[in-house]
Amino acid sequence: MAEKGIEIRLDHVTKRYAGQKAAAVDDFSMVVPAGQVVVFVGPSGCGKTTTMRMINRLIEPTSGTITIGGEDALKIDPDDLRRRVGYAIQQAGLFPHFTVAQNIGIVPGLLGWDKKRTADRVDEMMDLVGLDPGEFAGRFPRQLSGGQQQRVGVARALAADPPVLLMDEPFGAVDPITRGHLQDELLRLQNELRKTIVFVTHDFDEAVKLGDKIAVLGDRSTILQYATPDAILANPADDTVAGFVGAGASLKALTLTRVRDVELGHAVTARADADPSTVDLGAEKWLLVLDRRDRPVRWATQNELRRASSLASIGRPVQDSVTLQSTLRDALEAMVNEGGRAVVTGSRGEYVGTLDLTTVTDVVQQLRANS
Ligand SMILES: Nc1ncnc2c1ncn2[C@@H]1O[C@H](COP(=O)(O)OP(=O)(O)OP(=O)(O)O)[C@@H](O)[C@H]1O
Repeated sequence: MAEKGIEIRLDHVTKRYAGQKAAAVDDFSMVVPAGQVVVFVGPSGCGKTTTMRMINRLIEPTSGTITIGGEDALKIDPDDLRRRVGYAIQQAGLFPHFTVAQNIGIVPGLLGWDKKRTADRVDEMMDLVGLDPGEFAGRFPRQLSGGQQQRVGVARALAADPPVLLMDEPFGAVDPITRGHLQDELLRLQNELRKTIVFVTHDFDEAVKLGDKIAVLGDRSTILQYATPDAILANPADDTVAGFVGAGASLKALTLTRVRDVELGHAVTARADADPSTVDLGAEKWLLVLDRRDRPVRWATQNELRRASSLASIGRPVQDSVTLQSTLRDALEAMVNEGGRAVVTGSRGEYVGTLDLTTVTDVVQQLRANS
């Protein structure tokens, strides 16, 4: 059983770097509730990293107190703090001359776990983040893609089963598609693990997708607004927050709605091995061809169907699809890629329905009306 998250409390915390006139973090107070994801978002240099690093004491506060699970962080023994607080950073921060397994085993090693327990834990963590131990355990970081390195970084942060996880732009250095996948995986993991996570980003979309709560920070880590993503989207506290949310607020609100929450439409479907002459499209313009396991494979028009002797290679391939867990924003992207309806698939990749642009625009209008 994984250890669940505990509350973090920062009370009047200030950090003044030596030789700097202005404080980097000025009188910061916040409660991060147990088991939730709180995202710090704000412009470069506003103090996000400094604030986060004071929680695991990589940076010492000038004044103020921080408690982790009710205990004063300054009084927790360093080994114990390392066990309680996992840390993942941009570009994974892996040791280049250590293998993947050695990187993941660092904190357990420092904590004096025996070889067998560490090795078992490394395997378990690799499975958890979707890396096959047989294939990847012995590789060096340079032999991994950026996304795989980030997965190792997350596995390393989780290795000692800490109740608290600090993540400083952990997905900042990967392409947008890999980034989307890593975010989905983190949500899946968090669903299972319920850690307390403080996550730093300057991408507001990422904050909306991942955060139970978002803290929008201004200069010197001033809290401009600390609320749920939908509250911030609906009622930005001031002009600065509104500017950060951006003119695309309705579009961003689509990130809050999942495909499973809206009504799906249906295409006419037929298995690829069916006889084309038995397929009746009625008033529909398009036929969706499924493979033997009901996975969507091709779209064909009325005309293509009429001329076809087989459905196996008719029309054009389905380029992009979404799942029930995808956001409406992902669905919108799939529609753009497909040039029409998005195909929705279930957990085994099987066809479950379609989503069209009208549904998406209806949701935008509803969200606007409610805000
Ligand atoms: N070691 C240091 N010594 C002096 N000043 C520092 C030090 N580290 C950070 N600062 C300053 O403190 C302020 C906050 O920096 P911090 O790295 O916390 O910001 P950030 O919001 O995380 O920025 P970014 O998004 O660019 O990573 C900045 O003005 C920075 O120049």
